[in-house]
This record gives sequence, C-alpha cells and structure tokens, in this order.
Amino acid sequence: MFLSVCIVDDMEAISSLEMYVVDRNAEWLGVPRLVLMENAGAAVARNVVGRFPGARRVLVVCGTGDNGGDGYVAARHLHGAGLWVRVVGLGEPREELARANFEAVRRLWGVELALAATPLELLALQDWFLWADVIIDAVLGTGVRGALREPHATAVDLMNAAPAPKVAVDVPSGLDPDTGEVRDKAVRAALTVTFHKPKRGLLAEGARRYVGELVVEPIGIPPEAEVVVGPGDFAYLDFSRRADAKKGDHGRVLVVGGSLEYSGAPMYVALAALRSGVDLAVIAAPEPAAQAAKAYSPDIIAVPLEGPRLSLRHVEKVLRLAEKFDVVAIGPGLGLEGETPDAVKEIAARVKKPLVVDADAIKALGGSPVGGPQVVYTPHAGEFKALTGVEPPRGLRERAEAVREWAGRIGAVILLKGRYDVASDGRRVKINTTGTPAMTVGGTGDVLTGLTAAFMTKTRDPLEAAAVAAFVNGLAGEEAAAQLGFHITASDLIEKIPSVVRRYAREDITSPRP
Ligand SMILES: NC(=O)C1=CN([C@@H]2O[C@H](COP(=O)(O)OP(=O)(O)OC[C@H]3O[C@@H](n4cnc5c(N)ncnc54)[C@H](O)[C@@H]3O)[C@@H](O)[C@H]2O)[C@H](O)CC1
Ligand SMILES: [K+]
Repeated sequence: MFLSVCIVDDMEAISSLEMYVVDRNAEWLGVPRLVLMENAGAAVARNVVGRFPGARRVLVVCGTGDNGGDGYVAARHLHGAGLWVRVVGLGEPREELARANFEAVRRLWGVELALAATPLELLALQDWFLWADVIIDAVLGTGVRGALREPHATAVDLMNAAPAPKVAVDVPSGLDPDTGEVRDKAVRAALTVTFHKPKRGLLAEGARRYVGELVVEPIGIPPEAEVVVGPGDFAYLDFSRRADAKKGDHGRVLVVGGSLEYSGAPMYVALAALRSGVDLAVIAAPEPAAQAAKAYSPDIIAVPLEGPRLSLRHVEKVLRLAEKFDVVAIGPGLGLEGETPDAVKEIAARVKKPLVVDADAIKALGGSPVGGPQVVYTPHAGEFKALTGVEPPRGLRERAEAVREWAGRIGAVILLKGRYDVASDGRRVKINTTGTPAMTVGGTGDVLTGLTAAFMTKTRDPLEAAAVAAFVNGLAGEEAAAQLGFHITASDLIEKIPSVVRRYAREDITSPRP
C-alpha cells in the first residue's frame, strides 16, 4: 500500500546516543520530556488517521520503555478522535513518563487495555491482533539492546502474522536503530513515524523492507538543543569504575606550568583535575613553583624543573615524564620570557599524548599552532587573537562560525571562553551557557583546563571533554557565587566540582569479568 520511500538526507540522520543527548538537553532548555512524548504520540495518532482514513479499529502494542509511552499517548489521541482502540502492554512501564501515560489510558473506560507479560498471555490475545484495521508497534525504540527477548519476540511475531498494516513508532521493533541490522526478526511496518530526525539505522539499505514509508515528525525539540551543552552530554563520558580497579586506571594528568612569578596557576589545574575524577595529577614546574605547590597541598605531586622558568633544557625531561600520563595540560603560569616559548613549541610538537593548550602556551604557539585530533586549545578572546591573528566576532552565530573555521584550519578542538563558551572540532559546534560574571576572578580558566584534561581521560571525543568541562566549570561558579556572591575564588569552584559532576554523571561500579 505504501511503497514510496521518502528520500532523507543522510547527513541529517542521528544515532540513538545523539538522540538521547538532544532529548536531555531539550529538557535542560526548559522543554519537559513529557511534552516531547506527548508530541510524539500525538504525531503517531495524526499519521494513522491521515494515512488510513478508513481504519476504525486500532490495536496499540506497548513495550515497557518510553517507546511504549509514546504508544499510550497515541492510544489516548486515537480514542479521542473517535476510533475504537485496544491496547496491549507487555508489562507495566517502569519509568516515570511512560508510567504516567499508561495510567492515563488505564482511566479511560472507552479503551480496552490488557497486560501480557508472557508469550502465553499474548497468544491468548491473538484475536485482538486479527481484529485490528491498523496495528501500532510501540514495543521498542532507540532503547533496544541485543536480540529480542520474550514476550517482545512473540509480540513481533503476532504483529507480523496479522493482516493489518503496521505503523512503527520511531523504529520498527527488532531493528537496530543505529545499524539497521535485524538479529532475529523485526516488525515489517507499512509506515514508520520517527521523531525529530531519522535514526541512522532506518536509512540502511537492508532496513527498507521493515521501515516501509518513513515520516519524520518534529516533536518540539528546539534547534538550540542540538548545540547547547547540557546534562545529556555526560553520556559521552565514562565515569564508571570496575570493582577491581587500581590506581591510575581512571586517568593520569601531567600539568606543565608555573614559573618564578606564577605558582598558583598549575596548582588550580592539578587540583581541579583531581576533583574531576582522575587518579593522578602531577605538576612539572620550575623549581620555585614546584616548591610552592608541594608546600600548599599534600594532594599535589610536583616534579621540579631546574631554574626560574621553563626552558629548552627541560624539554627531554618533560617528554620522558609525559610518557607515563594519559593527558598533558600545558600553559598556566609559564610566562613568555626567555626560552619558554621555544620550549613550549618543542614540547607541543613532539609530545605523543592528548594535549590541552592554555594561557601562555597558546601565545607561544600563536602563528604556528600544533594540530591533532586529541589537541584542545582553551583561549579567551585575547588568546584567540594570539592564536589565529583575528579577534573573535561579537555575535554568537559569527563567533561559533569563526571557532569552527579556525578549529578546522588548525585541526584541533578550540574552546573559546566568554559569556557563552563556544567549542568546535571544525565540524560540530557546542555552546555552553553556564557561568556567572563572578567568575572573572583569576584562576577560573586554570580550573577549566584541569577539568578539560581530566575529562579527556573519560572519553575519546575531546570536543565533548571540553564542552562538559565548560558546563561543569560554569555551574561550579554559579553555585559558589550563590553562596558567596561576587567574593569567590578559583578554589571555591574546585570545591564545587564533585557535587556538580555527581548530579549528572552515572558513577556505576562495574564488576570485573570472572
Ligand atoms: N528521544 C526523544 O526525544 C524521545 C523519545 N521518546 C521515545 O522513547 C523511545 C526510547 O525509549 P527508551 O525507554 O529509552 O527505550 P525503549 O522504549 O526503546 O526500550 C527500553 C525498554 O525495552 C527493554 N528492552 C531493551 N532491549 C530489549 C530486548 N532486546 N528485548 C526485550 N526488551 C528489551 C528495556 O529493558 C526497557 O524496558 C524512543 O524510541 C521514542 O519512541 C519519548 O517519546 C520522548 C521523546
Ligand atoms: K517501535
């Protein structure tokens, strides 16, 4: 009946993880997920009425996740449109949103609702499947993991065996939303109504016979949710720990910074990294700064570099030291006197580790920046000019475009700090809106460098490491300022990091394999 397959631009496709992130970040921007679910279910109902105008009897088959939640919403709307609606739930939904919509359907005496949590209970409802003019598949969406279990597999069999056309909610159940693979079986839909953007797997060559016609429905996710940094972005970082973990497994950061004049800066970097969940943060600093660091805190290990400032004779020592670390952060407090700029150039060009370049190291590399997929620059406006030769534009859109362009040219991630922080890897752009003018106090940039370096040990995606670092830094500043007003120091931010990270990160303990 519906053989046409609409052409959707592959560039616009989205992975299930990206969808998860966007969906959480929409909520961060003030659009509740319950609203998204309402819009999703209503869109399904609208498509059923529009594409199958003759249909009178609709069966909705709902899983226990949010895909099922969309199904319950669709059932409510179809009932409201005057259709005869029956609903089969494969168990009571566990999560809050789907549960709310399940309860709302349960209260509608005009809708017949049956729960079937086993294949046997489902088979007893076989005549409902044969009764329907249209069947809505709301069993599994982007949350599917692995091969179909029971009773889901039987539900798919019963839907496929029924003569009525199937309308898949978001993804035909059984189809991998990212690859389009079908392990065992999947619903063969006449129509798939997917939300916001097509999931990648829906566009795979072999997926067509399951997807049928593909319709992409907006559900109220604002475009800003695609670029803003929010709680969703924590999904890109791995904070889990194995029960048999040992020291060093969760990240080792080397900070190259400090000088006779500036000893505080590398300390902020190291302490912020430690509070962000790395096991080891070591400072390699000129002697006076190394002495000061050790005297300041027992948390800090400092390796002294002979003399008042970083110079060319330290290069080999620093490179050898770097071999024992996962990430190197270079710049804070180094100054630009004597051989320091040349030493920075040597280290940046030869170090074989992921690298965060901040402060004076950005200026030292200005004009001939080092690129690489695991290199992150964290300039403020002045340092951006030193790095690129141009002032960052004032408008946010132009700023984002400039950062994207220069990140592409240099071949690294740039995180430009400002009222809104803008980060790009030359392709994607992320914008962070957290922060407060109370953070103009010295040292907050060093804290951001420590966060960025630490988060680079938690993901292979340095853009996300930088973006989430900016988000956490800004929130830590906001929370310190909420307590202390415009009287905060960078140390106050560091203290706030753990509670901010814990609010959004999953900190599971995973069991070692026997
Ligand atoms: N992203 C959005 O903006 C919105 C998405 N919505 C809909 O929600 C689903 C995704 O929901 P989620 O709860 O994450 O996952 P599912 O419902 O797809 O499945 C989870 C559910 O299924 C169980 N399960 C997982 N794998 C299997 C398996 N192989 N066999 C059997 N059972 C399995 C798991 O245990 C869970 O209980 C998305 O597709 C949209 O339809 C919302 O409407 C909000 C907006
Ligand atoms: K589905």
